[in-house]
Amino acid sequence: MKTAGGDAAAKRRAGERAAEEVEDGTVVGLGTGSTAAYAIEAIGDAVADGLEIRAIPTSFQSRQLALEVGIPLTTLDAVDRVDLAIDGADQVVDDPDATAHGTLIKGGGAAHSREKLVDAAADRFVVVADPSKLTARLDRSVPLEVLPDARTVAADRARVLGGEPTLRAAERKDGPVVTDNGNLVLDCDFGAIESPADLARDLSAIPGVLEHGLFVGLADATYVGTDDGVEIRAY
Ligand SMILES: O=C(CO)[C@H](O)[C@H](O)COP(=O)(O)O
Repeated sequence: MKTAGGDAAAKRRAGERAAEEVEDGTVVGLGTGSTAAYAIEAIGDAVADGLEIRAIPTSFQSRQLALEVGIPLTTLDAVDRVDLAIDGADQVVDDPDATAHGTLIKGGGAAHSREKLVDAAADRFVVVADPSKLTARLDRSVPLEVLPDARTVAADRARVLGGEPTLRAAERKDGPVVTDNGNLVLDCDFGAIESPADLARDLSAIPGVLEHGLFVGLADATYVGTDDGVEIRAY
């Protein structure tokens, strides 16, 4: 698994607490990343103890882990509904007075397109995070999953919107990261993002962008692992 920064103990608390929300007979979306992995492992333990669920993974990584821990899998087109999705985030706006409260940047693992598909389909979407992910204003790079042919034109369009795009490079392979869907990732630095909703709309309009990592109005709650427990932010 990709190693990630942040507080591992806090991530584990958040993931395990969210896994307690999974009820018998439900369909669950399984997010990607180190925090979501703690939830998947805890759900696997519950399945071993008799919990009956079906799950929809959001990436190769979460599918692999779910198989390892014995969670029965299904697909989005084979179910009537997704009851709950549990997923991590790279940044979460944590300011009850801001309209962007609960808005996310995701895609640190280049899985944001399938994550958005599953998270948005869920009746309830719970974000799991350690405190380092909370921010008053989003200011991390926004990942764009782009068709390989669209790399240059999409980068140009992102620049027009005020972004500085960088093609995400692979770490143990020469060349770029290739997503689970066979595409490339442009990490676009917009500085502090004034209006995530406006930027999300503009990024969605770029031809060749499969999906961007701004999740606006999708999360129902964030479970934040702390030194000694879990704080829940509901939206
Ligand atoms: O969006 C994601 C993957 O595309 C992850 O959920 C996000 O990068 C958080 O990862 P971690 O829990 O390892 O910090």
